[in-house]
Amino acid sequence: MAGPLRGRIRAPGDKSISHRSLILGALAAGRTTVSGLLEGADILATAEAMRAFGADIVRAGPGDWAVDGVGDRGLQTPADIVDCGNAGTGVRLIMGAASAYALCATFTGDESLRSRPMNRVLDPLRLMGVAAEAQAGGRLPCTLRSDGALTPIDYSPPKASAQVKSCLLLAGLGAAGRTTVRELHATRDHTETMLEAFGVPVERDGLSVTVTGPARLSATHIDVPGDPSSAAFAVVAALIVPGSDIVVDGIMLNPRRTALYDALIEMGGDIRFENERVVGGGERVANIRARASSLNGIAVDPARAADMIDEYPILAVAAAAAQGVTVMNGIHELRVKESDRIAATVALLRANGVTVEEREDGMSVTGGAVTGGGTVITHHDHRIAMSALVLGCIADAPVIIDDASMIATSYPDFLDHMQSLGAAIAEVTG
Ligand SMILES: O=C(O)C1=C[C@@H](OP(=O)(O)O)[C@@H](O)[C@H](O)C1
Ligand SMILES: C=C(OP(=O)(O)O)C(=O)O
Repeated sequence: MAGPLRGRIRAPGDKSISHRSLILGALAAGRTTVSGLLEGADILATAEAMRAFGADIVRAGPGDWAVDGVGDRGLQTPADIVDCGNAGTGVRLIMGAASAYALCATFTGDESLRSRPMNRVLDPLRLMGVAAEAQAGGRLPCTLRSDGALTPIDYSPPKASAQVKSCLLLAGLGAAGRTTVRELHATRDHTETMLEAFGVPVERDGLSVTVTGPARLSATHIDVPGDPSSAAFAVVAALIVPGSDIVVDGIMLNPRRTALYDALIEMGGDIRFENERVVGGGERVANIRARASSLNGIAVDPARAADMIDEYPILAVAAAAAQGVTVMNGIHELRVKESDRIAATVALLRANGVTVEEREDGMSVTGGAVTGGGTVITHHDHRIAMSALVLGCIADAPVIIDDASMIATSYPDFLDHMQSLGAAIAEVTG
């Protein structure tokens, strides 16, 4: 087992807000400036994509970006296939935004993204009048053709998904009239909040959200807060490695994003939110202090799943270090993320001596000794890679991952940050 984690880091900018900054900035009239942008591969792919649609996007310095949006000119047909890399958020939101204009575009992505379901956005976009041709099962590559005069819809997605909601709201900007999305459970509301910051009125009424098109966006400035999903890795590592005491600065506390922290506190985690404040853009942030704790297993409330949807792999690692059983249910959506995250998490734990039961829509982890010594297959999934490395911090023998390259999609500084805190994570060569 590694020694304690100590010190202070600043987690990268929020991935959801970074995608939206570039996409909304590209649509707006005028120059949008962004500070604290996540410079992960997912976001760089979104920047490239929005350039292909006609926006002028430049990096002025680390995290500082300027986006000259298309405004009344509108998005244009790209000269080539648009490659969104590994990013479900990127491709689904951009498909929505592009549909609001008269254009034709073909989208693709890496092997992981090409295996993910797109019908969840293509079906409602077709209802709005978009012609969409995809591969079998609604997979990428996919070509969209729009005449830019969409029909507004009132739509209830069968699954809770901020990506589907956001796609349709962005398409709705180009549909004359009211486009309403009615959610099953509340999901992250960054698109709504940011559309308002770009001057577009958004009606929010419980679980329904409406935009009225046609709508114009005006450029603004965005301060991207720290990503609670990325901070989770160092926080969990600090909770489970004896003697640890760390601070992660500037983390967004949006309640649609912080359910992992509630769950960890319920497990007995010593987590404190220090220096709470509101940053530009209206998001509340805090510095998160996490100290080594003895954790207990819990039954995680499935009603909160959407508020911690990306955090289950790292929660499962915390559960492996807890006393007793942690039950996670109602998370079937994990099967269609960058990898099948239920199967990948179960495999990563089992390969390292942890007892875990797999179910179609969840898993139960029994805490105890972590032998380690296993090689984890990451399946092009950054969160599986980072979770496995955090598990390694409490394992008797090293945990090895087959591929660390995907970590750069959401957290390029992960290794540096973890090493600066004293975690025994290292690249092996040969
Ligand atoms: O809207 C977003 O920025 C995101 C929504 C979530 O996906 P779903 O909408 O598919 O649940 C989440 O998993 C993803 O990492 C980011
Ligand atoms: C699911 C994720 O992202 P995306 O859907 O954008 O690929 C994630 O970052 O965990």
